[in-house]
Amino acid sequence: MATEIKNLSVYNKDEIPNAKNLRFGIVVSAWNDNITEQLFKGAFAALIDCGATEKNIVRWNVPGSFELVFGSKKIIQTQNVDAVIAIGSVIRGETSHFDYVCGATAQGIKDLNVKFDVPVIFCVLTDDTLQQSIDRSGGKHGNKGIEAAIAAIQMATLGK
Ligand SMILES: Nc1c(NC[C@H](O)[C@H](O)[C@H](O)CO)[nH]c(=O)[nH]c1=O
Ligand SMILES: CC(=O)[C@@H](O)COP(=O)(O)O
Repeated sequence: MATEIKNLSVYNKDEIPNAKNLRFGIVVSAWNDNITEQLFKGAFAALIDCGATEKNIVRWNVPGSFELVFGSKKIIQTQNVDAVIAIGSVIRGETSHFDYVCGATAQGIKDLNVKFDVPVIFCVLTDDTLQQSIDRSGGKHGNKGIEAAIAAIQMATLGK
């Protein structure tokens, strides 16, 4: 319900550090790519809007949200990035698989934030319905990809 009172796409550029000298990794899950591509577009556009350059944005694709953890770890280890945005869309099905995928992905990304000195932003929608996902990836609630990009810039410059 919290999202209903907060548009995920609203930010004040004057309050965001310039991203011109920052390098970003974006790991994108292919599952529900109708959603994850919208999240990526939002994140990419927001990074550029805040001063990032295309050559400093590295995109890797993984099969599903569960693989975001390994993909984020590997992009940290090999691509000299200042922050990572992990993009996924998990939509509840008939079984409890949803809970395991969401829980493992969230915990795995949290663990990366503890293990490495590179912030990994959790841009994974965990929705009960497709409509909820649509609403949060460029729909009536905005785009969580934009929100994640701003968080990535803020965390990459934390304390600097
Ligand atoms: N059902 C969804 C999945 N499932 C796949 C897992 O993420 C993983 O790729 C598989 O278990 C193999 O390790 N992934 C999503 O991102 N979204 C879903 O709705
Ligand atoms: C999140 C999932 O893994 C889920 O979409 C798979 O669907 P089901 O639980 O019906 O197998």
